[in-house]
Amino acid sequence: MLKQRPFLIETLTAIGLIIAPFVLPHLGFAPNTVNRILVWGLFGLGFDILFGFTGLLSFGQSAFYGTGGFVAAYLLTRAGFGNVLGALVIGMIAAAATGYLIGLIALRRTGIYFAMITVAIAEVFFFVEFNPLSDFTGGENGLPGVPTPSFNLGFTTLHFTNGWSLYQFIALCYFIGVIIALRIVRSPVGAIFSAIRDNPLRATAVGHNIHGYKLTAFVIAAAYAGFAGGLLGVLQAFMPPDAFTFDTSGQLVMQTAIGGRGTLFGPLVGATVWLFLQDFLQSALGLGAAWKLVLGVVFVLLVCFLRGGIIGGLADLYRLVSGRRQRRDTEAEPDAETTAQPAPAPMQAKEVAHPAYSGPILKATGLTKRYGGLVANSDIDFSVNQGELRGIIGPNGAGKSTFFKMLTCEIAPTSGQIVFEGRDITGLKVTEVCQLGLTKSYQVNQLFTGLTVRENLTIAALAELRGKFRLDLFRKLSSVKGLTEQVEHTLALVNLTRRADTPVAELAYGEKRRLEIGLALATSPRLLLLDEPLAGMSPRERVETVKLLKSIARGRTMIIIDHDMDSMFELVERVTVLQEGKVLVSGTPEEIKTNAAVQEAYLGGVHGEIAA
Ligand SMILES: Nc1ncnc2c1ncn2[C@@H]1O[C@H](COP(=O)(O)OP(=O)(O)OP(=O)(O)O)[C@@H](O)[C@H]1O
Repeated sequence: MLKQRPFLIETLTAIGLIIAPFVLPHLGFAPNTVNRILVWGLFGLGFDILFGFTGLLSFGQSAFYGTGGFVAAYLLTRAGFGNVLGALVIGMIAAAATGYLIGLIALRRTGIYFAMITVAIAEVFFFVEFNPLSDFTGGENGLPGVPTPSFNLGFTTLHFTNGWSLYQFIALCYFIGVIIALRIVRSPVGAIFSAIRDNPLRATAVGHNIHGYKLTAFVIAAAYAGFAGGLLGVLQAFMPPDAFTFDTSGQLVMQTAIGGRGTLFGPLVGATVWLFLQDFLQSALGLGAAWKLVLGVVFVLLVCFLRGGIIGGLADLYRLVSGRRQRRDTEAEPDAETTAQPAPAPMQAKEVAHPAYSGPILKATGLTKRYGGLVANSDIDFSVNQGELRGIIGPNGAGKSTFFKMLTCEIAPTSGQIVFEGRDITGLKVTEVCQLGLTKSYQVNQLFTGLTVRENLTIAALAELRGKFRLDLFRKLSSVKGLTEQVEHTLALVNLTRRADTPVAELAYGEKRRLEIGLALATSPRLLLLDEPLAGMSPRERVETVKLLKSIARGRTMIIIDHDMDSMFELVERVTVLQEGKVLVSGTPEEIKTNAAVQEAYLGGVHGEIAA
């Protein structure tokens, strides 16, 4: 997520665009090159939202670039449409609509399969443009005669014909593109894009409809591509057929990698390097087609040594320098650390009980899960009352995690029924169940690793406050009602207030485990499932976390799986023991401790540590 410094980036962009015509010619940039850079930069704004922010690598953006470009060019050259800006907007809408339809198909798959589908679809578009639609697109001749824009203001008419004059129009379009893109990435939707990039599984589990958000990013990228495609036709007074080629898509990906993904300006910087090298090496050094050899070497070096691209490299350098400065300041003022206040006592839980329901909060009947011939859970009957603290124990492989996964609808049971607050939730999706108020923390941390602690909790809280899908693309994150309070409340609950702005990668293991619990808590669940919250912790961390869990438990209904018997017996009111996928026995901690069958189950297995 971009830092919220109001209007700083917008102002710097405006200044850069205003001074560019005065500075760039002295650096050897022709106006036409600058205009082409801006068109690629605009194309890249949408692509970076898709790839850099949402983590969806598409190799098919040429399909939308070409669609927008040819629709606009056709309107202006063959359909007698005189309004250039209007044609560009119609081209953009056509590309966005195409993006929506393609997205519905391509987003059914992830990773390399998604990328391959986008390649295939772009190839289909290329073929269609050259063959069945050649009457409209001009086939291999393209569409010549695309006019430049002019605006009649009544008292005068503004013409943007070529060179620096056309630059003004393209620069204005780019600037508006930047403003819109910044609004999007700073909105709740933008925050969820980053969550999907970092951990789609968890983004789903905290209650977001990630398919809807991915489709949104796809359509946004297509819209930017469509507008940029139209501008290309205006810039060249000709819509070239090669807009649809794989080269176009590949060039966009490479430019974004060179400049830096997830920065919005990376594609612009990448395009600058690309086009400058192209002009310089081809014309000034006379390398002809061999210029791509040099570009290839530059690309490999950049990707190997600057994994975040040029902007990422500069940002790392800035962080290094400012980090050193901060350390110097801290050394000069040791009191700042030592006089810090002790961590605040964890806050109590919010009142989260369901107002209208009084029966068992959860009831599972005959729950069975088979993996081929292996029965992970067999015919489990299980019920938990409102406000109860239940423990589940059992030897390794007893089926505890599988049982949790079924309760949260992460996996579907082979047979059986799950009723939550009187409602049959069997067969629902994990997102829907989380929205209903049932979620879990994971045995293995599932965090948004590229974000800070606060940003992690923000993602989870947004799911509860906004529902599973909402298109508030231009809303400020800070204006979501109750968000700040909910995040601060959860930070205090899991004792991470002082680490709020720390990136996840810099947290200690125990802190990560607490954040893992915090992610579940931030969705304000009415039933919270904790899968081995103490796993991997040192004895000291366990004592602290048990204290924390006790404070979280007040006013909540929780089910906890753990292997640490002493902590479990201290924490919970009742314990259910699973063995070989079945319920062995349920009872109070005292009953379980002295139960002969439980002793046998543990002493016969790998665990011999059950407290006597
Ligand atoms: N996706 C899967 N495919 C096949 N078998 C699975 C799958 N998930 C779990 N199992 C099997 O189901 C059984 C129960 O596994 P589960 O992870 O639920 O046990 P557990 O009690 O949580 O164990 P642990 O305490 O070690 O976490 C194991 O034999 C496991 O190998």
